Amino acid sequence: MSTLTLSNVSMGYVTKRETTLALDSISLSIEDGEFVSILGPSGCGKTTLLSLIGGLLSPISGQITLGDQEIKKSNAAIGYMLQQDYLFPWRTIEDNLMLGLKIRRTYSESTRRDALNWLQQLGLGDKKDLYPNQLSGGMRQRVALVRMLATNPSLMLLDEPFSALDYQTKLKLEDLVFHTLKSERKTAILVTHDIGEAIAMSDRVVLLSPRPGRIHRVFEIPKDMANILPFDARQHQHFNEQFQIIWKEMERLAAAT
Ligand SMILES: Nc1ncnc2c1ncn2[C@@H]1O[C@H](COP(=O)(O)OP(=O)(O)OP(=O)(O)O)[C@@H](O)[C@H]1O
Repeated sequence: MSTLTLSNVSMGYVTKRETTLALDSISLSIEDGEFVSILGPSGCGKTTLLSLIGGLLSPISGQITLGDQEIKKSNAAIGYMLQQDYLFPWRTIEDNLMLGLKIRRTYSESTRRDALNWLQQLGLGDKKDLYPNQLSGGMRQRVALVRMLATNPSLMLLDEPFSALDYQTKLKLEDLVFHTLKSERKTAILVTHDIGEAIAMSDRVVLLSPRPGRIHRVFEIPKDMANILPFDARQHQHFNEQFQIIWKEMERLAAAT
């Protein structure tokens, strides 16, 4: 079991003139295999929170642990999928994937095979010799998903990975990512501005307050909605009701600031 635990985590950015408190006393526990989304107004610290969990930043106070290990620096057990795919345009898809493994120091004959298997499973087996600009945006994000899965992390950090895609591609990719992560029993944290996406993909939705981000409320998504594909969850009889609840709470938060 590798529960992710944040205990009283605060983070500030020091600039020449002042210190900006970005996150204040965040305490949260995420179980193995859980899918949690983070929602909140622009600038409330969502990306900062992911960077802390990924070990790219250190908190000014508090502690983050994955299982019994404190997260202090970037860690092979944690994978990223971002809004941009960050594929190198001069390398083929296969070379990009192999570079990803090498950068994370996980390259071996077996991880190479795994990466190519994932590429096949996600419908891109025939694209491995192409260059990124020969693929659509949705395909490139699928490659980014393969790159993340190939290092076999137990925790996946998703920072708005669908926001640059057209609506149809976004819905299809949400289903693919959800299905893949659930069947591999991965834990995932998704940062998004899209309330519908958060509801459709998650077991829980965490709403942060405006800066400095604090946990304002945590919404449990009913199991029968959380356990089905996001596209189907959007058609669920209680989806709109859930949407309204979170929407109204976000409006209340915005009005109070
Ligand atoms: N490197 C930095 N130096 C100084 N301040 C920063 C830095 N990075 C972020 N901040 C500030 O910290 C706060 C939180 O930023 P962060 O990017 O985590 O918010 P966010 O919720 O992800 O925003 P958005 O929804 O707009 O992407 C913001 O006020 C931002 O201006």
